[in-house]
Amino acid sequence: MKKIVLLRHGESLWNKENRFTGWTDVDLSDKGVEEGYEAGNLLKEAGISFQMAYASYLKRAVKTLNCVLDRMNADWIPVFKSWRLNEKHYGALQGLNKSETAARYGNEQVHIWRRSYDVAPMPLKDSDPESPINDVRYSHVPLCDLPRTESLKDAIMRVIPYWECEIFPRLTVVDNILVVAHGNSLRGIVKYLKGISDTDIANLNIPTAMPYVFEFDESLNFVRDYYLGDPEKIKQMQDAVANQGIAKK
Ligand SMILES: O=C(O)[C@H](O)COP(=O)(O)O
Repeated sequence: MKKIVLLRHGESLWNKENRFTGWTDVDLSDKGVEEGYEAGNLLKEAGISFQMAYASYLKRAVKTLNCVLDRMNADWIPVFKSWRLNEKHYGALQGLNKSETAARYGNEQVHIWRRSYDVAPMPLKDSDPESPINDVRYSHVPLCDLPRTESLKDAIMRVIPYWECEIFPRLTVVDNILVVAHGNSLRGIVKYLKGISDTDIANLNIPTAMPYVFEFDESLNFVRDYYLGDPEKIKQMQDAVANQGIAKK
C-alpha cells in the first residue's frame, strides 16, 4: 500500500499561550520539539520510510519535519516547501488569545471563525508589518494570491491545487510521502480526501504531531486512514484543540 502521512507541527509557543497564529511565524516550544521527535519514533516503529517530504514556509512545520527526519535517520530525503501548505490566515485575530476572544465576542462567534467552512475573520491591514505582502518570503507570490484573512474554503482553494498537481502525483514514482503542515491546511486536505461535508468538517480537530496515515492502492484509490499512537491520547488532544476557543468561566 502507498502512503501519504499528514502531520501537524508540534506545539508552538503560541499554541502554548493559546493564541491565534495563522501565518505568524512562531517557533516550536520545547514540548513541540519533543513531540516532533516522538512522531519520528511512532513512524519508525510502524516501519514506514519516506522517499520525499513537504512542509509549509512556517518554521513550526519545517522544524517539526527536521525532528522527524532526524529521528528516522532520513535527513537526506528531498524536501519541498510551499506557502500553499501554510496555516489558514487568521486575519486580525492573529496574536489574540483564543479564550479571551471568546469572552469578548462569545463562544459561538469564535467557533464560527475557527471552524465554519466559509466565514473568514476580519482581514489584516496591508499596512500591518505582519501582512504577507511585507514579507520577503512571499515576494514571488502574486499579490492577489496573498491572503489578508481566510476561511477554510479560501485555504482549501490554495492548498488543493498544490496537492493535486505536486504532492499526490508523486505517488506514481514513490511509495511514501510525508506532509508536515498545520491544523487547518490539513483539515482542508482531509476534507477533500474523505469527501467530508461543509457542515461536518467543523467537528474535525487535528492534534499536534500525531502521524495521520492515508493509504492508497496501486491505482492510487484511497483505501483507509488511521492515526499512529495511543487512541485515547489522540482523542484527548483532539478535544483539547476543540476547547481552545471557549471562554474561561
Ligand atoms: O493558527 C492557529 O491558531 C492554529 O494553528 C490553529 O488554530 P485553530 O485550531 O484555532 O483553528
